[in-house]
Amino acid sequence: MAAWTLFRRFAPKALSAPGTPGLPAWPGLQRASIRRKLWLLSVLTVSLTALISMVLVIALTWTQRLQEAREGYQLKGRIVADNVVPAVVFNDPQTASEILRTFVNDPTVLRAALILPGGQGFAQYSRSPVQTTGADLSPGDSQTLRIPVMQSQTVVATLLLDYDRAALYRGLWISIGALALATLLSLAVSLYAARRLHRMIQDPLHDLSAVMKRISQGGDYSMRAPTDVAPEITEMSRSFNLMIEQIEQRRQALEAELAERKRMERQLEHLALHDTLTQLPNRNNLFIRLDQLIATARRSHTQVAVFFIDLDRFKQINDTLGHNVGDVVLRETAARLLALTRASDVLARIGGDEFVIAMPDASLASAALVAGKIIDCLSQDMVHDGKALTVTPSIGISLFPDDSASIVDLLKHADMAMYHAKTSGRNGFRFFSADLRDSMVRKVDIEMHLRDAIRNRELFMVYQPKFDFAGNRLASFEALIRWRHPTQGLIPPGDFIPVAEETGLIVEIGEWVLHEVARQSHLWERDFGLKVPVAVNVSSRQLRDGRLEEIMASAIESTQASRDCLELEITESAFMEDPEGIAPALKRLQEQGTKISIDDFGTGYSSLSYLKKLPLNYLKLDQTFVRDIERDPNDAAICHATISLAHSLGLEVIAEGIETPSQFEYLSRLGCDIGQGYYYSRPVEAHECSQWLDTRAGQERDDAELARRTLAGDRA
Ligand SMILES: Nc1nc2c(ncn2[C@@H]2O[C@H](COP(=O)(O)O[C@H]3[C@@H](O)[C@H](n4cnc5c(=O)[nH]c(N)nc54)O[C@@H]3COP(=O)(O)O)[C@@H](O)[C@H]2O)c(=O)[nH]1
Repeated sequence: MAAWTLFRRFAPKALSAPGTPGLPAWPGLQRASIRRKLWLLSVLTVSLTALISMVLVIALTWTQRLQEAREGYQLKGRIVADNVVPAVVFNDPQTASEILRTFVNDPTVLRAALILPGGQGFAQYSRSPVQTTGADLSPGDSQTLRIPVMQSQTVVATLLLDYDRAALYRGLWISIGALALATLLSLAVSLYAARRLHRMIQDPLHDLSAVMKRISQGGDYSMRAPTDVAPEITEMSRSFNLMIEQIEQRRQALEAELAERKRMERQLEHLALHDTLTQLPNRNNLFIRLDQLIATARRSHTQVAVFFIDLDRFKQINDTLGHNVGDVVLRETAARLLALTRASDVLARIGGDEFVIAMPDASLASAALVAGKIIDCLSQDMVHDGKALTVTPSIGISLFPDDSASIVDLLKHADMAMYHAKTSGRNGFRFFSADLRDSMVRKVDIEMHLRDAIRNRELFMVYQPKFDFAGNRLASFEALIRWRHPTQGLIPPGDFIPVAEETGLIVEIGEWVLHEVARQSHLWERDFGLKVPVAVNVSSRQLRDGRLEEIMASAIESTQASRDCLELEITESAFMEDPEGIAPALKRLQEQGTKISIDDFGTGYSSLSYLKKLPLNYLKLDQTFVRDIERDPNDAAICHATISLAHSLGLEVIAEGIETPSQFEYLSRLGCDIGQGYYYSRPVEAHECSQWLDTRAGQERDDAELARRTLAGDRA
């Protein structure tokens, strides 16, 4: 029944199973779980097997029992037939009837009769209805056997035996019923056993699939399938666990890789937006934050101050004390600025020694106040390795929105103002202004055109004479450069020399000057027979370039000038940039006959101890002290002290910027050696120097004549 029910349940759907040619589909079964399929298979198999076995056994039992019954009746009839032979032979129907009555012991024998060969009845036995096993025997319910009664191979009578077929069938049905019951029982037991077996197989599979499901849904890769089950499933579970382990390992590796990638991304992001040395925001970051500050200021109608801070002489610290010290200075600067700024300010490092602070809610006054604080805090000595380092800042300030609304321009303007602060003496601050911009524009213009000036022969030299106080004779010249610009006219060196120094063009210009002056000196020597020294200004950049000796040698060689006709003027500040570094080269030049002056003396804060170490011949008193020498007792004192000092060191003093006779008189009284200034002459072109050279040549001839006469007189 169970098989039939299941068949009824699935069979109709099986009529159109796809994908199996010639087979009906059975989508219900295809979608059914393995558990159900196995169960169905077991039920069908067990039921069919039981059914077939039962049918076969019943059929076999049926035919066997009928055969046995027939043979039993044959045997019983044969025995009776053999026993009745004497009674038939001796015609004793009474005895024959008695013998037939033995069938009474078999309730299934309904009638027995002996029929003689002629057809007449001889004896008979009939079971009364009470004695029959069935209540009413229909004629169809009995079966008749004919057994011949033999006497010496002769049939003497025939025994007719009717037996109860219904009783026989009843017995058979009882046996069949018992068999069917036994079959059903065994079917039930088999199904129960199959179910248990399936459970044993399916439960671990189910557990395995549950683990899989939970892993796939919950992502908990630490779960494992049970392995204490049937060997095949254990194998499967182990393989599954191994696979999960590998997935887990890969997942962990992937997670680690992802975490590392995220960390690197964060690091890259940090690197992209921060300066590695100071960890301050970098230029990109500054642009982002400044943009936000400006947006807020635009909404609230407030100002943002942009401070461009550059450390003075930082390059010098880096070059002389090393990059490590430079890094310490930058880190300390960052820390000090950070301590000074508020949380709402933006502090960034945008270049080597360049820092920017953007301050919201600013005003001109508050910006000036902050700039002063920055100068104060950065100017405090930084102690490194027990040594004190002094670092000062130059600060340029621009304001949003007055100076510009664009970040790029605000920074550019603050940079311009910083540059102005630097060129105006460093350690100070300047606000951006339109005038400042104009002067910067002019500087840029100068820089652009200066590159072409040498090639286009726009540069030329003028010469300013120097006279000795003692004999009022021409002592030497100072060569000064001039630039005749094709459109702008004469550009003073004060305008373009600083630009040339800044851009490095001064090295090329300086080389040209040395060649030009050497050439002129040679011409004068040739034309006037006179060796008049000409002093050339050398900037600090030329000294740092390291090729000064080489250029001097080349200028002298190519022009055939006398070496002692070229002198060098080096400003006090240029000397002090690196006194020990430049001294050896200057010493060698001096030894070869080149005289050296320290220019603008008194303005560069030189240590007096250096004066005796440097290879010097002249000390040039700066014209600022000469200008007020009669009115300002301090200037007079400085001039006096300088002259005394120089003389005590074996140096001659040149006073520059003498404009008046009284200044001349004063300096003369102080014992100054040589004078230069408008009092004598403005700087003039070479061809205008002939008169002084002629005079000097005459004086030299007179001196020679006097010397000759003196020598002759002495001899006479
Ligand atoms: N590296 C180089 N620097 C050079 C060269 N040529 C000039 N310079 C430097 O440019 C600065 C300005 O020079 P200049 O305008 O030529 O001024 C010089 C004189 O004209 C001026 N001077 C001379 N006498 C007087 C005077 O009585 N009054 C007065 N107001 N000015 C006077 O002084 C300048 C010379 O100064 P110094 O060099 O310190 O002797 C200037 O710094 C030049 O050095 C060059 O070729 N290379």
